[in-house]
Amino acid sequence: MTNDSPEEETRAPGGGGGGCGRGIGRKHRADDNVTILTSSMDLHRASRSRASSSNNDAAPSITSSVDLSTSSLELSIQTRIFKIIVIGDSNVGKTCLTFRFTGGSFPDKTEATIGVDFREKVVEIEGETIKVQVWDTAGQERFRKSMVEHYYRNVHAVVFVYDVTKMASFRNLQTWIEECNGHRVSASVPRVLVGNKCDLVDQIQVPSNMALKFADAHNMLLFETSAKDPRESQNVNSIFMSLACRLKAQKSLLYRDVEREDGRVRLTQETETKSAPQPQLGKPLRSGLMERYPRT
Ligand SMILES: Nc1nc2c(ncn2[C@@H]2O[C@H](COP(=O)(O)OP(=O)(O)OP(=O)(O)O)[C@@H](O)[C@H]2O)c(=O)[nH]1
Repeated sequence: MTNDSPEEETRAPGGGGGGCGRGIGRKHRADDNVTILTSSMDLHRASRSRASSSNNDAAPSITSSVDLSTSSLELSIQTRIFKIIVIGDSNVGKTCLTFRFTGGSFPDKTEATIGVDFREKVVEIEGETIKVQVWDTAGQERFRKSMVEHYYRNVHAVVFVYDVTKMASFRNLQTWIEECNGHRVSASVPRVLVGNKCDLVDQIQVPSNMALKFADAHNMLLFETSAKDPRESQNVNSIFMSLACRLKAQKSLLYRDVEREDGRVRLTQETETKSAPQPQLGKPLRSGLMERYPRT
């Protein structure tokens, strides 16, 4: 494995992780056992905190000793971080989707992402506090070049986005998948497909059945939604929360035990795999948007 990613199942967990795993991907269900504690971490704050860390990866490999023994340290090192990257053509709405998830709103104005922005949301899933770290990547090639390695490093899940009103953005998904595979992202890293801008009902170019077929062929769940439509807020949440639930059910990621030895705190990365119940393999699912925006 080149990523700190789950090594077992890749599909939606049916019974995995208790209530968390039930109905993954279905409208509203992913949030059944989820509490959002805080949201929308400021990018610069996030960058600073990352820069001050001794290790820049979201999934650092830890085997070190430090002299600190405060409870805050203990708390912070027990919070798992799930790194989810959002990939796709420029202008498909990656930034807006991440805003909707982390901040609960649609930004008035966006500019092309340069390099990467990352936003975080702390959630509670079945009693565990988890930090969902969403990496909003640049769609324009000229803004990606130097950052691509960082996107894929230690990624735990991938969200591929296309614009339902732009067939080209759908066709280009193959290239994005190839780029992802080319960066040694394990096939076991969960991936989902998101068709955004479904509010533009009259301009839709990508038929749902075509997208569903593609998602099926690539072993992904399909969500069709709109970052803009506030009624879709819950479905946008479900995209990320379904992944977080899957990751939680699969394995301990970035979980470090705290062991005290002679007043010192020893950090060790957990290597044991949780014995998650076998997933019920489900068909790729759509968000409920389809029901409200009938497609031809
Ligand atoms: N109608 C509609 N417009 C949207 C939606 N999501 C995003 N947009 C608009 O699409 C444009 C591009 O959105 P962004 O989120 O910046 O796109 P991006 O994929 O992050 O683009 P890059 O940063 O260049 O990769 C903006 O004008 C948004 O307002 C949506 O769900 N519906």
